[in-house]
Amino acid sequence: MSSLEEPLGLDKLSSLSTIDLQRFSSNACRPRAEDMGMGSCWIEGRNCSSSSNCNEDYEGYTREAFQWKRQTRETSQGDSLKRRTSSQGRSCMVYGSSCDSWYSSDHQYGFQCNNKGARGMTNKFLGGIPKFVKIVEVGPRDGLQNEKNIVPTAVKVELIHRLVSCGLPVVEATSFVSPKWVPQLADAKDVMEAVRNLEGARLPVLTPNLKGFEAAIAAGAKEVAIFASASESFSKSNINCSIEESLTRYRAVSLAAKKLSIPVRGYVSCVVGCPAEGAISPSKVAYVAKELYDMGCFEISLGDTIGVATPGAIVPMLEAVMAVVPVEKLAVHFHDTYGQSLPNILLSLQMGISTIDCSVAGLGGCPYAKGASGNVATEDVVYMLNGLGVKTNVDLGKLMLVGDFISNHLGRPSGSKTAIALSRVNVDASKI
Ligand SMILES: CC(C)(COP(=O)([O-])OP(=O)([O-])OC[C@H]1O[C@@H](n2cnc3c(N)ncnc32)[C@H](O)[C@@H]1OP(=O)([O-])[O-])[C@@H](O)C(=O)NCCC(=O)NCCSC(=O)C[C@@](C)(O)CC(=O)[O-]
Repeated sequence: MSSLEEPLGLDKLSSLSTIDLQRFSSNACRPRAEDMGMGSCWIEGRNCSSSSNCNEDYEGYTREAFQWKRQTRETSQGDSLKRRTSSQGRSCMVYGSSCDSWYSSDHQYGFQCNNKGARGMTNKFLGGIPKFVKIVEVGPRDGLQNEKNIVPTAVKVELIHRLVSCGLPVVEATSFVSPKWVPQLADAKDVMEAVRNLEGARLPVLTPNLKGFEAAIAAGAKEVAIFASASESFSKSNINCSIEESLTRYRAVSLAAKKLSIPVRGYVSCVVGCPAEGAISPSKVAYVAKELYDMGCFEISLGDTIGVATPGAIVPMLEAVMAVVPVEKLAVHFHDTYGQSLPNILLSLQMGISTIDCSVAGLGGCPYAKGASGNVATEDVVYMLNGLGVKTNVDLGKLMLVGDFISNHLGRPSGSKTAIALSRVNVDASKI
């Protein structure tokens, strides 16, 4: 099941007025405006298995959408949902005829606008963002490395299984770091051994040195990540060595990985600010990113470790890094301390980044970055990307259930605003 309707009982709702529920489904497809000969109008919401299938019969869908508009307005509140859903078949939504909001089958809310200027603005601001975004789920590693109470191995393993079943292409599983430094992940070997044959996603692990790399490979890891910092102070507090020393260690890890054909991802921490040093200059970030790239990292994730970045700081940092590392090799990794992650992600997408790190239920934080909050919640990122018509292949309904699973285990509410809002919708639905 790929839609939210079943798990959340959204099919029972008749009184929603503001939420575009179809967007929750990762299967919503959106033909390109130019293919449709409609200027920048587009149709959203028809389910299809591949993008090529989305190119059929636009005219028919357009007509159908308008019929729906008339139908739903004529329907009275009481038994409206039954009538709406009974004649669904295809659900679609047309943007671009008159400025008005409306409701279609599949509980979908939309907005239409005939204003040429507004359509031009949409293209201007959103036209350049990638059509597909790779989500790198870091919950089991970054999410759990800072938990006060150590999470049992079986729960971690279950979490990874559930995350993979949501369609996430990469799930960072654990870290082979010193158990004295990060006792929360002291069971890395057991976790990795339990998931090593899991199919459907890549399961990288953090390795701070050759010792960690060798242990990771012995436990079955097929991909590793190394993590340097753009801040000298943070490097010392996090991995007990200078930036240059860390790069020397990582060259050894990269070389060993190359011999075994193991892909290596690189992280740069503190790309905007450091808890000890304050602002970090973009040139330092670019330097470390380029070093990691040159030693063979296939992707460089730029981490706002303490979550202080705003879009104003992200632009010069990304510009500096993009001058030395190709944009398609970059990922962004935001912690949500100041609630800036989504605007930062949107801006990163506009600048051409198409890989985003995030953590289910907004879990996370670094033990060596006091005050830093969790990563941006995966649910919130997927919700935003669905709304932008960007494909991720992640099933938001299933993801929310995974968020419930781990939040219940940790005994606290989810850090995802999307998850909280949608569970309220669910509670309201049960009162209808
Ligand atoms: C890097 C070290 C290991 C250096 O730690 P150290 O103490 O300097 O290392 P050492 O070489 O002197 O060894 C000390 C002890 O650690 C052992 N040791 C040494 N290496 C390992 C290993 N790989 N696995 C297991 N044990 C290890 C080693 O065998 C020895 O054991 P002893 O002889 O005392 O019994 C340590 O500082 C460490 O583990 N740090 C952990 C850092 C960490 O995990 N931080 C959080 C992740 S980074 C992050 O969150 C940022 C990121 C990536 O998410 C991006 C962002 O948010 O911006």
